[in-house]
Amino acid sequence: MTDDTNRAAEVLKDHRASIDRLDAILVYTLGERFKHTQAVGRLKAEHALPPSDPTREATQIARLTNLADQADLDPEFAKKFLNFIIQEVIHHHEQHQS
Ligand SMILES: O=C(O)C(=O)C[C@]1(C(=O)O)C=C[C@@H](O)C=C1
Repeated sequence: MTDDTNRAAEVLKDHRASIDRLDAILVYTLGERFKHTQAVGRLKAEHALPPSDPTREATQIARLTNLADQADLDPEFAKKFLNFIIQEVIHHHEQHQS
């Protein structure tokens, strides 16, 4: 291996260590988010509230799109990601109600 390749391997290792830490943050963050949405699901089931709230979702999407812009994250990706999570939450809410 050349010095250049060794340096590249070190840089790659450092990036991967950061990526692993950030992935852990994502998983813990999602875990916390789902704890709250599970509580919301129980509340909605107890009070016969609909599983989804499109008005709230529109507000969340607008906010996240704006944040994504500021964070140099593709807003379309942020939107898809939030929608993906919300669909899962709605599915959980529906299970609470059945
Ligand atoms: O805020 C709510 O009413 C929720 O049920 C939570 C949540 C979300 O995951 O953020 C999920 C479904 C709704 O359509 C809107 C938002």
